Amino acid sequence: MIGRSGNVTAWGFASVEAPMLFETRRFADPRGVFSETYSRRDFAALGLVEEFVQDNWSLSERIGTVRGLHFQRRPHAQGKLVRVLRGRILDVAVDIRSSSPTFGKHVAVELAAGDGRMLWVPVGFAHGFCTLEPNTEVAYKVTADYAPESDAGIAWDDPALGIGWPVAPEDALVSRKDALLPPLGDLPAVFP
Ligand SMILES: Cc1cn([C@H]2C[C@H](O)[C@@H](COP(=O)(O)OP(=O)(O)O[C@H]3O[C@@H](C)C(=O)[C@@H](O)[C@H]3O)O2)c(=O)[nH]c1=O
Repeated sequence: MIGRSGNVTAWGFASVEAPMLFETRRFADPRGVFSETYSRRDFAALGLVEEFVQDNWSLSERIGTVRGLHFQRRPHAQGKLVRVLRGRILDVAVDIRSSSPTFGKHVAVELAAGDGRMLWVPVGFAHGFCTLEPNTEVAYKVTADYAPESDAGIAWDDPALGIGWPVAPEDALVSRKDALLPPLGDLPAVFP
């Protein structure tokens, strides 16, 4: 999948626990395409020894739907491996490790159905996305069980984050829960 002939992009984040963009190898033939979407062996070869315990799927009907920016507190903190099954998103990961030199910095990448791209969002990052097409389906693997008592987040449109969202705040479709999330500056240190 990756490492053998797929591509990996890492950004200049502090520590090895950095977001990474994987571009998987695709095998096309007259029937269509084959691609491995997860390989424990290939991840391990990149130093990512993670156990995924839950797979999630969401459908967002409207363009400009924003989900996030979410994370779970310890001991239920989750790493996430995100890809798109239908449609297209701008996927975002924000460094919320309070002692990190890249605290508050983010990566934003477009992921589209069939493009073979996956974003790895490690523990210590808040995650969210905005849909760029109607009826967008997102699938992601996570490394810890869902724990509503550890569920938390920061405001997606916090100007201090400087995220170039493709939708204006007044046009975005967000959940009531997400509309009430605090800006990063009001968040007590979660990941020291
Ligand atoms: C995240 C999650 C939600 N739920 C339930 C709770 C709620 O009733 C319903 C919808 O939950 P939410 O509004 O939190 O769904 P959503 O806003 O799509 O939350 C997701 O957003 C993206 C950006 C992430 O990174 C995910 O980790 C997750 O936080 O689904 C589960 O049963 N298991 C889960 O793992």
